[in-house]
Amino acid sequence: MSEPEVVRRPDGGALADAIADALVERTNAALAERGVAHLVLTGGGMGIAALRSLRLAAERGSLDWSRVHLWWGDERFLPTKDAERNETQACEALIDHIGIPSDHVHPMPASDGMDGDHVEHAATRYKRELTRAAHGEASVPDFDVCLLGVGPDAHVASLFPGLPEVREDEASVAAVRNSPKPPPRRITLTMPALRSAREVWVLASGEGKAEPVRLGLAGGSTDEAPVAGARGRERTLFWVDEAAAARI
Ligand SMILES: O=C(O)[C@H](O)[C@@H](O)[C@H](O)[C@H](O)COP(=O)(O)O
Repeated sequence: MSEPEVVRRPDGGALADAIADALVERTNAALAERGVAHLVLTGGGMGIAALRSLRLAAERGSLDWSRVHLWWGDERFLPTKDAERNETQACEALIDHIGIPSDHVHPMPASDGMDGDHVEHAATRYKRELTRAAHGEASVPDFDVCLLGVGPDAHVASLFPGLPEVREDEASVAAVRNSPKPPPRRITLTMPALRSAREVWVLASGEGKAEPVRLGLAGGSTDEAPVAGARGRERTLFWVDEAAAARI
């Protein structure tokens, strides 16, 4: 696993723009090398701000969306098009405005989908979708970049300190029933799935993220600070504004 590198920008707006430009560059490189790119999106303030910036950055960088696949690191288990779903916010910020094939957008199931209100069944469905897109014995596709927001409690995706899903070390997807961050029910990639990505980018803006950023860089107990386990196979970047960098 790669040791984390820090990329600093003055404020949230500059940070979102820098993340977007780097994501276009990384995605174009993946397309040149392998003809396809798999990106994992995240929710939260900086996660969605980066997608808003990505819309224009992709135009500037002539990104060919027709060979890109979009996945999610986690999702709030709510009805389709609910304003609080990460997918809804990603569509408003980016996906509804780009020419990406609809079968290249892989949202996690909604609570009114084919599995109804069964979050475990929905998690299993996503696990199967990931495996179908994987190569060989892998259980998930070859993710190029996994974006992760980080919570004030140092959670990433919907892996929260002390909850059992953080310790899941085999399955690629888990159902969460008691998230401390509303809503309580979520679907999340597990640590092994997140860490299978070539690159993991942690996005942190604001003084409330200074301590989780310090914990993430220190690399301590993943159970106590899941962000400490946010590492990519080839590269790990912590994208921070000056407020979130205050304890580095
Ligand atoms: O569904 C979610 O809530 C997100 O995926 C979550 O992991 C988020 O990225 C962090 O909680 C940071 O969110 P903020 O940037 O809004 O603090």
